[in-house]
Amino acid sequence: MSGAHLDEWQKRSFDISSGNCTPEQTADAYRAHILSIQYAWASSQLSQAGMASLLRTYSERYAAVLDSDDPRTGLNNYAESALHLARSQKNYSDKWESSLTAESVLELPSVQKTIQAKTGGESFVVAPADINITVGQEGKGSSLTPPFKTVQPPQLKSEVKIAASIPANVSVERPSSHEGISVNPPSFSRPPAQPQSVFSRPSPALPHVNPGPAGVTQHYQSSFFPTSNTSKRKHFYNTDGGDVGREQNGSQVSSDPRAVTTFKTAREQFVVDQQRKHSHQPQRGQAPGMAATVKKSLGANRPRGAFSKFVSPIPRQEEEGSVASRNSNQEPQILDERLKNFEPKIIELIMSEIMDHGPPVGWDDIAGLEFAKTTIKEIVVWPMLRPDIFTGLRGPPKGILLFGPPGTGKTLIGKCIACQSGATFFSISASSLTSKWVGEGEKMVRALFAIARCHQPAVIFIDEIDSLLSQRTDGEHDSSRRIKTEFLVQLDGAATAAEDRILVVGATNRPQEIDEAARRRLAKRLYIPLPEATARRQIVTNLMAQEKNQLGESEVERVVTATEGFSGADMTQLCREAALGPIRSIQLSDIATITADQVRPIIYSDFHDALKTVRPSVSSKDLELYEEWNKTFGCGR
Ligand SMILES: Nc1ncnc2c1ncn2[C@@H]1O[C@H](COP(=O)(O)OP(=O)(O)OP(=O)(O)O)[C@@H](O)[C@H]1O
Ligand SMILES: [Mg+2]
Repeated sequence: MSGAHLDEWQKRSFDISSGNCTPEQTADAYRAHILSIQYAWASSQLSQAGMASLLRTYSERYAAVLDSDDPRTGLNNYAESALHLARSQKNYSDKWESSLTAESVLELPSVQKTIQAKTGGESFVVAPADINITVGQEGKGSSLTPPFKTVQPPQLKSEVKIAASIPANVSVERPSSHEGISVNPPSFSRPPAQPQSVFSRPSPALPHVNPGPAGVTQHYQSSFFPTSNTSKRKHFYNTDGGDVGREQNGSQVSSDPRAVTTFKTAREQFVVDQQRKHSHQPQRGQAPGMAATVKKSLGANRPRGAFSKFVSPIPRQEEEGSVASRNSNQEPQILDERLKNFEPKIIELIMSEIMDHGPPVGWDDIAGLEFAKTTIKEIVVWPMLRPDIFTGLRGPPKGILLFGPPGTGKTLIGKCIACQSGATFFSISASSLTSKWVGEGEKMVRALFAIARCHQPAVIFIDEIDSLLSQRTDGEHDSSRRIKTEFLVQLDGAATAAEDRILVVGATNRPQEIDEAARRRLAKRLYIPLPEATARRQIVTNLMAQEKNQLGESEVERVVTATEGFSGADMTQLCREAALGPIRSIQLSDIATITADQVRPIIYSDFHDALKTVRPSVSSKDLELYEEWNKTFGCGR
């Protein structure tokens, strides 16, 4: 090779080996090497064998650069692109960000040319500054607008055409969840003489979007894909989508977008199918006529954002049949017409949290309290069994108040009603209304009664009702006052609608604090007293039956006599304490190894010891207050 050629060869070799070259530069260098070799051989500066050897070496290296998939060292990543296109997946070029801005896009020669051509020399009625074009950032103006990323100059012509023909506050969306331009011309002033568009000559290739009501954000599907991804650049139309070029009132517009429908990828077809499937379901915040447009089309896997947890009280049409059949033998669920005005969230909360699903309690689990049990059976169970007999004057009261000292079984009775009445049981505590749903308490109360009416016969059990319906005072918080009032209204409503079979059962250990209006509505006020000797005996026998014990009848009797003034809860506590006696007698060293069988039975001395620590929780003074209140307001004998 000549000296000049050698110099050049060396320089190229150095460049290649430095690692600073791009794949294109490396390929060029190798191509130049090959030419040099051929030149040297042709000018007899190289032997045939030398040329062949060098040519093989550099041809291989050149081919390696051409064939490599690695974007840093090779040129063959278009093969990957092709694969990605075939699969309609994102590829590296999707990360490309446009440097276009709202200002610069209008300055593009192609854009200017289009504007000139379309206006036919007329001045552009929309000032460039009045058009808000969002490029390369999250879509604005709608929380549902997808993130827009990529803009390819060749498509901008089309985009700007659409932009100018779209009414105020309309954001343009496209079915791809990744690419697009959002165009919001908020101060777009439409000349009265030209109601359609600043571009008065409609292009046959363009969907023509008529304006919706001013100020209403609508989502139109663009027919263009301004993207670097060529598969996505194809014209994309919604095949059933009159919505693309349809006015909000459903009237067709002049140009038919389907006229230019072309090839669709499988993904695009899938999206179209999805749209068609849900096209009769208007999206929230979307006009009815817009049903098949955007949201569903933005990729099947897109989260639904703020409304993803929204549970519609109205079933989807395709599900309606199955839901209806599921509910036909159950309650009417939330499909009931009467519930349509309530927020689905509240209905859901009541259904899941207020409807009680506790362990079963039988009437025999409640010791003593025979009068209360009989009365409740009379009021709750029998009317449920024979509603035809319990009518008119025999109609059951709509409200019961269980009052008495703490731990006497009021809550237990509530649970028993839940299990035994066969009615739908709603258990609510005042705290759940006042704390959990702050500010929504009265709505909750209203919804609760409405749901109960749909689920008749129903029992609404309100534990600690005093905190909900205590005397109304001037200083109390407004929201709790509203809840109280709503409750009284609803209680009265339940009482006046004779055919409604809703029973409200309230329980309290502070009956004197209950508002007199509420007291009147809870017509049957039952005193739940401390357990008498027989009831205490029953509690001890019931509890001891579940444990290994050696208590004789006389010993049980001694326990019963010693527990005068104990509440049911105190009795339970005493038995628990006594049951620990056998464990306490085990040596500490044995506790790890002893088997359950080796634990000795409970004996009287365990009760004797337990009685030293367990004391009655109700004082005789408190008891007097209950007795007195019972005499004044109670319905017992
Ligand atoms: N009559 C009873 N028969 C059997 N067990 C009882 C009886 N009364 C109370 N108990 C026991 O005491 C526990 C507490 O009873 P419960 O919660 O019903 O009391 P309460 O009257 O609701 O008290 P409070 O007014 O403090 O809410 C029950 O779980 C049960 O174990
Ligand atoms: Mg209770």
